[in-house]
Amino acid sequence: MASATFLSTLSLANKNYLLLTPTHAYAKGYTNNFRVSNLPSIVVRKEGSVRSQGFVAMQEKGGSTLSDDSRTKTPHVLTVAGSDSGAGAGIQADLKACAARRVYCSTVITALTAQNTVGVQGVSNVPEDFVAQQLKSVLSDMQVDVVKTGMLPSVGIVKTLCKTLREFPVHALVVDPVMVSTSGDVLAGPSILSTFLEELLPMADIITPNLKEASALLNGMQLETVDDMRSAARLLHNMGPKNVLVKGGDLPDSSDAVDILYNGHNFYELRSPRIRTRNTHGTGCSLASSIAAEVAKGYPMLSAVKVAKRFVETALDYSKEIDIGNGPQGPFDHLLRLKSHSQACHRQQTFDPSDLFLYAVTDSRMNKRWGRSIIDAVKAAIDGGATIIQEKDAETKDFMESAKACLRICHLHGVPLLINDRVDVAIACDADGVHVGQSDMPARVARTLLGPEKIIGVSCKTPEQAEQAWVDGADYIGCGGVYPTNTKENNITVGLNGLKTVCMASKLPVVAIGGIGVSNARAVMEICASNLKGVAVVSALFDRECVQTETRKLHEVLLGSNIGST
Ligand SMILES: Nc1ncnc2c1ncn2[C@@H]1O[C@H](COP(=O)(O)OP(=O)(O)OP(=O)(O)O)[C@@H](O)[C@H]1O
Ligand SMILES: Cc1ncc(CO)c(N)n1
Ligand SMILES: [Mg+2]
Repeated sequence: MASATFLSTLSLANKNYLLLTPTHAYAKGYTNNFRVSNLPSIVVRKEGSVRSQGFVAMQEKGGSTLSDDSRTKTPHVLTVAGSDSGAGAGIQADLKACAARRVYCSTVITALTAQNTVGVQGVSNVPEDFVAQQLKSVLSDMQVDVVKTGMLPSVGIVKTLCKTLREFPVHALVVDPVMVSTSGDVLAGPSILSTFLEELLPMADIITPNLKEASALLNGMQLETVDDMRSAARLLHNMGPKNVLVKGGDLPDSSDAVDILYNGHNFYELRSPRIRTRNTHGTGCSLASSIAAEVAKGYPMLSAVKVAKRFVETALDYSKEIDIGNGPQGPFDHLLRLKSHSQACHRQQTFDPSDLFLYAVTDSRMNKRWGRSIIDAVKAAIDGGATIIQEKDAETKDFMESAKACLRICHLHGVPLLINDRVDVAIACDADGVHVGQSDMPARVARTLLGPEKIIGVSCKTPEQAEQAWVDGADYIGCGGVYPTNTKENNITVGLNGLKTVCMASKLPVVAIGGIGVSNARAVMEICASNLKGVAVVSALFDRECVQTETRKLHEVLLGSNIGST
């Protein structure tokens, strides 16, 4: 029997159905698995399906019983829009916004624009029947939740879209009535206005005009104040869309970015600080796509609009210094990644196991005891020959500050810096990676958060843990404690035998840790496992008067032991 909480079953035309509340069905992702659409008005699309006031009817698949886990629904937005060769707006912005908001996005292209940060140099419309063909390809096969429209450059294309949407109804329609680019170039002429008003707007769950577009839809009405925006929202709502969002990105003399949302009952004045930046090309497309993405996830409209606006604000703020193109309005970075990439340009290309040779793990308590700053400690270790640094144990704010300072020193010398345990700190300061223990965040989750290029190390005491680290996408494992140590309380000692067993089983390079210093490093390396690449040390370097001297001594011992050369 299905594990879903359903209200009752019924049989129609020899087919079994389960009745669920719309919210439940949607939350469970059944709406598309079972080709139920247009929630919450509950229209079931497929032949043999039922209409049921207040409930969703679902056909059991293949006569077998339903399972909650039968398929997980991926939220899906279809954007019907124009291509922007500069990739700041249009289809390209929609794809990036949906990716950033973690929603799948398919694309029906209505026009190609030759466009950059200066303006639009050319437009070539896609033939109407080919727009129809693209729409059919996507909608007949994929379970689209929300359709979002952008540039619809001809009456024929608007009509084709409306016709297709009647044939393939979706959960929601977000209409960004794109007409003029910020550079002033016309993307859809006044000839489409009447079709927009008569056919498309009444089907929309939300329309998102900017000031110019709202004015054009309202016969040239002047819009200069927030009160004007409210009046415009009310008038546009009369034309049939369920919600109207009048965007005030271009509102003159406003220190805030103010948008007005009207749902026919209430007005919401949505304010965010205006970000001082030239990189605002594509804000409108991105906002509409993000709204569509949130609605596709199942959120109500007000919440979708708020999250989308906050997303645009965050991305604009992050992208302030991005420098692309010579025109007046540049693109922004939806994925919040470009800046950190440029910061990380001194990073070594990929993880090199030989970096594990002399692995220095700093300890804030030891540094305090010896009256030195972490930065001085790291400098001294690198001067002494440390090949990789791990920073650990500090309050978050200090951790951030010191990690950033250490990162500069490390990168200057081509030495990677890893952060102990704290994936959030590693991300925030763009460190080279993390080292996690068995009780920290799983390496697979850390990998998802950090991306493919960062270094991830995992502490392992057993062959099983080493195998799991490999499966989870780690780069190396740390194995120990090899010898008893005071640095880590209650740490089980695995000994040289334990180290050897783990090395033999590990598909990943290994660094040995725990009670290792100048006197015993050689013995550790002499277990002669080819994947044992070095030793990690804390107190042998940092609980000493001169970090540089101790590091140098250890470096010499390790060189003498021919580590990892077999
Ligand atoms: N400088 C800014 N700082 C913060 N938010 C902004 C800024 N500029 C625009 N916004 C917000 O971005 C969203 C898009 O609004 P805008 O009025 O710019 O749309 P648009 O003119 O259609 O954009 P475009 O045509 O460039 O894609 C709105 O929520 C608006 O408030
Ligand atoms: C293709 C395209 N769509 C929308 C806009 C509006 O920003 C633009 N400039 N270009
Ligand atoms: Mg716009």
